[in-house]
Amino acid sequence: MVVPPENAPPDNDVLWARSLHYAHDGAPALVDVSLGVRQGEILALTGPRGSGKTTLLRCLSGQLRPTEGEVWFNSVPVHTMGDLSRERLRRDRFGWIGPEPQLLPELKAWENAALPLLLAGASHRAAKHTACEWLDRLDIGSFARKRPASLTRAECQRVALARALVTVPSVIYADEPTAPLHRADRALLLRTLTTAARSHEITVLLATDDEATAAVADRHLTLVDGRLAGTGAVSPLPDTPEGQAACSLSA
Ligand SMILES: Nc1ncnc2c1ncn2[C@@H]1O[C@H](COP(=O)(O)OP(=O)(O)OP(=O)(O)O)[C@@H](O)[C@H]1O
Repeated sequence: MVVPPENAPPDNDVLWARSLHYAHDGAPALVDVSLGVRQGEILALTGPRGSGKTTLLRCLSGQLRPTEGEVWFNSVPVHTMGDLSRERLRRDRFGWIGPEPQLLPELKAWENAALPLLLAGASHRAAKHTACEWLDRLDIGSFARKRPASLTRAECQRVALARALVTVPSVIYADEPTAPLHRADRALLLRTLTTAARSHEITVLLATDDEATAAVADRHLTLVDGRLAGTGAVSPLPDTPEGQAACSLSA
C-alpha cells in the first residue's frame, strides 16, 4: 500500500493551497491563504481592488511562486515544480482569461483561439476545427478569419474565452473577465463559461468585484488586504454528485 506523505492535500480537491504568502517587492499581497477547490466547482474570489485576487490566481496557476506556502494540483505539488513543468501544466491543464483579451494582433481570431492546441502539438486542421467550434458557441464563428483589430473589445474577449476553453482544461482562472464588457456581453460570456464548466466538469476560479458576476458561483471567498476574510455559498449547489461534492475550505 502506498502511504501518502503526511502533509499531502486531501485527494478530493483538484486544487489545494496551504498558508500562501506572497509579497510584491517586499509589500505583502497574500498573507496565510489556504483553500481547497473541488472538481467542477465554480468559486468566486471577491474583495475590493488591491485585495490580492489576481496575485492569488497567479500563485494558484503557477505563474508566480509563492514566497511561502504550498500549491497542489491533483495531489501534485506545483510550488516545487521547475519552470518548464509549470509552463507545461499551465498550457495543458489550465486556462486563463483576464480583463484584457491580450490577443496576438497578427493572428486571425481562430488562430488566437487555437494557440494552446497548436503549442501542444495538435495538427493545424484539428486545432482549427476545435477553435472554430468554440467560436461558434460564442456566436462569433463568422469572425473566425478576422484579426483582432477589426473586432470589438467584446468580440476579442469572446475569442480570449474560446482560447481558455479550447483544451477543455481542468481549471480556468478567470480574472475579472467581464470587467471590460457591457451588460449583454457580460451575460453571454458568463453563460458560456458556466455552461462549459458544468458540462465538462471544469473548475473555475472567478476573481471579481462585481456582485452579479460572483452570483454565478457555487461558493465565494472574500479577500481583504491579502487575507481570507469570509466565505459562503452563493447559490444552492445543484442536486448532482458533482454539486454535492463541490464544497471544501480549509482556511
Ligand atoms: N506587479 C506588481 N508589483 C508591485 N505591486 C503589485 C503588483 N501587482 C499587484 N501589486 C500590489 O499587490 C496588492 C494586491 O494586488 P492584486 O492585483 O493581486 O489585487 P486585486 O484584488 O486583484 O486588485 P484589482 O481588482 O485592482 O486587480 C496591491 O496592493 C497591488 O498594488
